Amino acid sequence: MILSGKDISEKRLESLKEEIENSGLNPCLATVIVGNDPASQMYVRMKHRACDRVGIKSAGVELPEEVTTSEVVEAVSKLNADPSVHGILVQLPLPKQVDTEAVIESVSPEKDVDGFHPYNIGQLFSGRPQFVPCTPGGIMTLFNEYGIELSGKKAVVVGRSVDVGRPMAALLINADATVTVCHSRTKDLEAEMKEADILVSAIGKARFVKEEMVKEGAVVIDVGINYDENGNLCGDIDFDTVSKKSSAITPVPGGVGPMTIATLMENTLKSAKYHADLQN
Ligand SMILES: Nc1nc2c(c(=O)[nH]1)N[C@@H](CN(C=O)c1ccc(C(=O)N[C@@H](CCC(=O)O)C(=O)O)cc1)CN2
Repeated sequence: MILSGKDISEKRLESLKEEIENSGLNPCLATVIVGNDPASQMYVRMKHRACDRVGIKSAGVELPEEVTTSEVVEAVSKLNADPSVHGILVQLPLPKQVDTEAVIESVSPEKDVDGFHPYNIGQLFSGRPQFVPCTPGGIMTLFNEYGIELSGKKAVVVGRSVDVGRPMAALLINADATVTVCHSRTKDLEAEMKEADILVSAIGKARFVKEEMVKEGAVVIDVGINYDENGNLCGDIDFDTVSKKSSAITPVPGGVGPMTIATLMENTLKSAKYHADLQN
């Protein structure tokens, strides 16, 4: 079975559009982008396009590559103070001279639609998630939409980043899976992966995961965004061989990526509802 993030995100965006139309709310997402990285620019454009599609107002702040941490924090603070803005997103990665943690912590937890603020990460790890990071949140939606059972399953997450690996592990724990997180210092990565009923790969190496590393019938989720030697976009998983052995698998493109954007739209509406409730 192919887990189509493209199809599910389309479906979710359509229902979100209808919900926003009927809500009487005017949700607004503000994006902050630093520098000229083409991939980051493309992702921000995709986010603004999704906003247009579902009826979320969007505004963009663009800062030069050589900006300082305090200049980024100042831009975020203005958005925190703006009552018409419900969601704030700082596109990552940031240039080397900018303290990413300080910037993430400067976003008001109540507008943190990326779910990266330590408050929201803490809530997630306490089993009371508020804003959930969009990539792992989108993966959970895929599991749900395709009826993939997680309770009691052995899940292996490869990658321990704050934006994907760690929150993914927390979400799987919250869904009663037994979770192992692997990383660059894991002793026998292949042996760990072979045990997985649910394998989530956020390694960042083109087609690294081969058929022999995956258990027969596993559910395989590919978070990788890589380019092969011919410049073609591909994931961490060698899709052609692994798809024959797995029971369900996400493609790249068209798998996890579109779910990231759909979840961001859902988080922004959630924030707009929260702020409207505060006023009533
Ligand atoms: N502030 C954030 N920064 C980053 C995040 C994030 O969630 N918040 N995630 C990634 C990039 N990202 C969104 O920002 C993202 C990556 C990929 C896709 C996507 O839909 N990809 C398509 C393929 C697009 C292509 O042609 O290259 C797909 O997989 O089908 C969406 C969002 C890092 N930064």
